[in-house]
Amino acid sequence: MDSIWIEGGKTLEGKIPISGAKNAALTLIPCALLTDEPLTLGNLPRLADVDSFGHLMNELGVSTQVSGKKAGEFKRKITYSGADISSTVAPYELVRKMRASILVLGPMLARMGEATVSLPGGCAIGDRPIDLHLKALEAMGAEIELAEGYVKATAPKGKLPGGDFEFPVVSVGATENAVMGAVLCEGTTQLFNAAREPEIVDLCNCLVAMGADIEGIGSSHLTIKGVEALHGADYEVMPDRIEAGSYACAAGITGGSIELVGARASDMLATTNALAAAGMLTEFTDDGIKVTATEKLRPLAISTAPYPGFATDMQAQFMAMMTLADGDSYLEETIFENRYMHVPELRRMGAEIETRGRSAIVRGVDGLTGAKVMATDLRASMSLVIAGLAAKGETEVLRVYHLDRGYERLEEKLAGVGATIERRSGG
Ligand SMILES: CC(=O)N[C@H]1[C@@H](OP(=O)(O)OP(=O)(O)OC[C@H]2O[C@@H](n3ccc(=O)[nH]c3=O)[C@H](O)[C@@H]2O)O[C@H](CO)[C@@H](O)[C@@H]1O
Ligand SMILES: C=C(OP(=O)(O)O)C(=O)O
Repeated sequence: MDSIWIEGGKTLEGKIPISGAKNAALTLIPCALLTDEPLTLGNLPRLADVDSFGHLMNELGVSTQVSGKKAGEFKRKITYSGADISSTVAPYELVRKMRASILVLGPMLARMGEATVSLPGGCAIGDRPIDLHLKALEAMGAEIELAEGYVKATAPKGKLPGGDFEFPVVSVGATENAVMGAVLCEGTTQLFNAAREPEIVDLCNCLVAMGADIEGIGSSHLTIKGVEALHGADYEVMPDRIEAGSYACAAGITGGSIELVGARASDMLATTNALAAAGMLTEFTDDGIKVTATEKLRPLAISTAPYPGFATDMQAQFMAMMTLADGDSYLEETIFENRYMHVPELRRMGAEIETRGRSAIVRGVDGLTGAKVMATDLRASMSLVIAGLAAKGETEVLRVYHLDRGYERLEEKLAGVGATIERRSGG
């Protein structure tokens, strides 16, 4: 199995191109199920999850055609054509590889009147139930059955009537499924306490480009008037705010300066505010965002929250950066119950971190030392890369498949700003 090998201690300087957002791509791709015309998505990142979603779409009868940039270049354009849906079943073998597969439920139900999707199960960061996805679709008139590890949703009269739903907790995925389920309803759906992450704005904008009628985009109250049919569209995936934030932490921990080319500052103000609070200079340039470490990092107090709060997907990377801050930082993880899996590995590199339930205290130390480490999820793995970039000596991050889900050509991007990093093939 491959690993990422790093010789730490280099100050990172230069420019990193920011890829299309994984979490936007994973909700835009299933939009192709909503129309018999082709949906072309540009700025798609080359990631394992995007490929896995393509395989799932193929399984359902959606054809995929890749065009645009050649191998070795960034950005990819793929046309998804769902003229002939041949199956409404998303099998366990594909869903277990990628939790976001559940996002075919809403659009398939809306277009085909039925959908059977394997229940995704828990994962390293928490239990991650899908009850709210199901409740929102039920409120729109779906009938839901659970059997043998699958959820089967049907629209009794072929089409969903539509209806109102208030989310008791903010859920990105459940909001996405509900929005995609609502766009072809016979009537109007109102979603209250909807998630308003930039990826949901991207989803709504793409659906509007396909002919959907959605009001309140960007707010927590969405009103969706069902339309008869959607048409095809050409749509560009938004830049990845989590990838950009991760490389900003790499600049911070190495005392460097990186311009995040293509990053959109308005999507990630909680991150740039936290970087500024840590003493980093953050400049909004014509090309993106430039982050520069100007002094020893200052400690932070951060609590994760739904957007526009501080993203849970940035918690592990900031924790890694704070291991070298000038004092004690306080972190609180409010979204997922088990998202400190990187802590024992960071400790093995010399970090001083205490956790109690959902809280963590990171006591800044003078230096980290390289080690062989592995993590059980994507952002935890990235936190180990960030620590490894500043650690004395060699770090080897195992289980690279987690990083390949979410970071396009990680080693190439980091080497481009001066890191000594390479992918090594293992046995
Ligand atoms: C592919 C994708 O976009 N993944 C993101 C998405 O995951 P995902 O959509 O799975 O996360 P949610 O926003 O749904 O989860 C938020 C919270 O709601 C709870 N919940 C969720 C659904 C449900 O039916 N019932 C329920 O109780 C979850 O357990 C969690 O505590 O948003 C998360 C929160 O920003 C991010 O960390 C993930 O990177
Ligand atoms: C948790 C994440 O992704 P997923 O929901 O796909 O597991 C993430 O991107 O950090």
